[in-house]
Amino acid sequence: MLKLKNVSFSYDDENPVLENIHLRVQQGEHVSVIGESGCGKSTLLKIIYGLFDVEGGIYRNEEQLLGPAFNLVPGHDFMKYLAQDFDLMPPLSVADNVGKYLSNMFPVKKKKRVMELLEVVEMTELKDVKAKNLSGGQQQRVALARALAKKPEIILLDEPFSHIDQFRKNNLRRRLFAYLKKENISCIVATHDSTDALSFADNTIVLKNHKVYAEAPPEELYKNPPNAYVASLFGEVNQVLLKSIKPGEKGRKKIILYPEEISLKDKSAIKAQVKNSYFQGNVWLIEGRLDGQNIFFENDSALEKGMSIGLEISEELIKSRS
Ligand SMILES: Nc1ncnc2c1ncn2[C@@H]1O[C@H](COP(=O)(O)OP(=O)(O)OP(=O)(O)O)[C@@H](O)[C@H]1O
Repeated sequence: MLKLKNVSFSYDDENPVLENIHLRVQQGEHVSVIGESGCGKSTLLKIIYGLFDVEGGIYRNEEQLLGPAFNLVPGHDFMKYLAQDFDLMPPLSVADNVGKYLSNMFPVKKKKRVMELLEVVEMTELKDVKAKNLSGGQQQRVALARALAKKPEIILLDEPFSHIDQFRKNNLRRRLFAYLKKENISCIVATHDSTDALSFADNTIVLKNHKVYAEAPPEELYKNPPNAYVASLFGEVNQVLLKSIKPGEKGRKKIILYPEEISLKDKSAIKAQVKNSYFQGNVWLIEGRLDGQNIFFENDSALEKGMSIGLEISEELIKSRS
């Protein structure tokens, strides 16, 4: 198990980047770290890896992990950290890059391991291509395979699919995260992509203002977002005045609603006006005006600008979010 106890860090001793962070990661657990740009996601991975000295303690089970002040070579053998730059050897082939840190004592075993990993990242066909001739996305996949080569206990991934196209990304993350689960490798993933968190993580950490702002399994966080900041990390979000959707309600209380939780209903007391329709593939995102505020909801088709519409929101949802 990896534990962070009351960890704080600042790059310049003045402006805190992370404050009083507590975190527990069980062996084999997948944790997503999400939050707005600059909230400290990458820094959190770097301090876990041991690149900086911190206040507080980072532990592998009961053993405290020490930072660069105590380690000649920063980092820990049982952990791999995949940064946003890939640090491949340009003149070496894909296969040689992946096998770079594997022992040459058992060449057959080494080759088998390299091929297994190239399959996980779907790079088998490019195994003999030199790293310098790869695209950014291909380099990222090779770097992923190399990080896994000497099976780590825990892998820290910083935006691991940032250079990979949507088509390949979906397949790759299914394969990679299934592989990590099968091998019982813990992973902590810093990501901007809500799918990484929603579809694969066991636990989600939300960072804001230097602190852990929320922590829960992704489904729980999505269904019961504690506030609009957390909800907005999963996509478009409405903050609707309660009195606008609940007749008789007074005051300025707002509730959080995702666009997919609001639908059209002919005879509804909730009246809005259509402003715009945006095609999203499987649905249209409709922007409307309700009681002087913008509201987003989903519909099967585009709606005419200026049209008057009725909206439906389930009573149960209103109650649970109020
Ligand atoms: N080497 C550094 N020296 C000084 N300040 C830094 C350094 N690296 C990051 N910071 C600052 O620390 C804060 C957190 O940065 P970090 O890169 O960890 O955020 P992030 O959440 O990963 O951002 P993004 O999502 O944009 O990658 C930012 O204010 C950033 O400017």
